[in-house]
Amino acid sequence: MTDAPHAADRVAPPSEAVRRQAADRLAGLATPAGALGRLGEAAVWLAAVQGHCPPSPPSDVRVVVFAGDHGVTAHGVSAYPPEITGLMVQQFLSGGAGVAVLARLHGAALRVLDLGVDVDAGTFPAEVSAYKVRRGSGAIHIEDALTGDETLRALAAGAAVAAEEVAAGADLLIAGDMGIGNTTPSAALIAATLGIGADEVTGRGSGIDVDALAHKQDVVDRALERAGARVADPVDRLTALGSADLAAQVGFLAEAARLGVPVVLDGVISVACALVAEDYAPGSSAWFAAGHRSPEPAQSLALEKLGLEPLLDLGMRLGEGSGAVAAIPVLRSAAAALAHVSLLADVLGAQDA
Ligand SMILES: O=C(O)c1ccc[n+]([C@@H]2O[C@H](COP(=O)([O-])O)[C@@H](O)[C@H]2O)c1
Ligand SMILES: Cc1cc2nc[nH]c2cc1C
Repeated sequence: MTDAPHAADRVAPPSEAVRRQAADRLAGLATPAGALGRLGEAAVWLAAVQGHCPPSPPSDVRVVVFAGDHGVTAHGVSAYPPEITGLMVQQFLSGGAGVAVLARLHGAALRVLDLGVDVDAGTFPAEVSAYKVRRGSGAIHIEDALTGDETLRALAAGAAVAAEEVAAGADLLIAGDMGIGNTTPSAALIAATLGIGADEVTGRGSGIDVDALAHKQDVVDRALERAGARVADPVDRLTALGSADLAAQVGFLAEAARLGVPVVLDGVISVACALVAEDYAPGSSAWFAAGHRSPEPAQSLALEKLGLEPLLDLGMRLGEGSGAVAAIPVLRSAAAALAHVSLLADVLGAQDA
């Protein structure tokens, strides 16, 4: 076991009193009971995490994309070559990446960080590589992803970034990912956390065929076998099976929760990190909402464990935080509905008057 900065205390929960106030208001709206469905549930969650009812539509949404490469990509687990990771980092900067387009549309700020891209630190602007931990993370079926020290540095980097975004005014955070091969460590982290097998968690990622899927499952299986009992500890789990970019996301999510700022989760990478964050900083997941459902089987299993139901189910598997950003207007709609839909008592009262 590493002497990690284990989250000492349970993360303080969102306001239960405001949650109840919001649930009561929802029940009193001029709609049939439950007619707002998950929009209503999202509004109640938003009120509780904001600490006031009715909730406000999130107005300072910040997306941070954690980029990194993964040693497993040299072993036939992805449909794309690892060079795409660095090229896409440039696309986040120039505004052509999918999440960049959606973030612009919905007025969200976008920041990309190179935690572990397999390029020299000088490849990107200095602020992009300010938290770089290493060039590429280990191929998890044959070696640890990171050293214990690198895991701690990545966790601390993610926490520092969350604190920066909160200090700058964020009222909603999103962690995105960019990394060819990253659905393999994500699946391994989810399997290790849930105590289930590679056959249940391994998916087609960026679009591999049936043969590659069988091979990827074997890679995940070997990674789990190699890591053994060390996976009981969330920090050691990241060292064995994660990566610099995923460990940083865990630190980011846990710190956002500790600071009491809500987070919308994205696809399988984001949800894998949220699952580990819940172990690392128990109580964190009360601050998380699920933006969308990914076709990756591991994401649904992890969401179920976290008790989260996705807002959207569009078959998206882009990553980058894109599914979470697509859910921003849904959350804004939820806040507006709870704030501005008439109360049924007032409607009935108007009839009597
Ligand atoms: O978000 C998801 O659920 C998701 C599912 C499949 C693929 N991705 C994205 O595709 C890349 C990883 O896919 P792969 O097949 O290379 O592991 C990575 O950059 C992710 O952002 C993302
Ligand atoms: C082009 C491309 C863009 C991506 N964005 C997130 N993952 C990705 C994977 C590929 C291959």
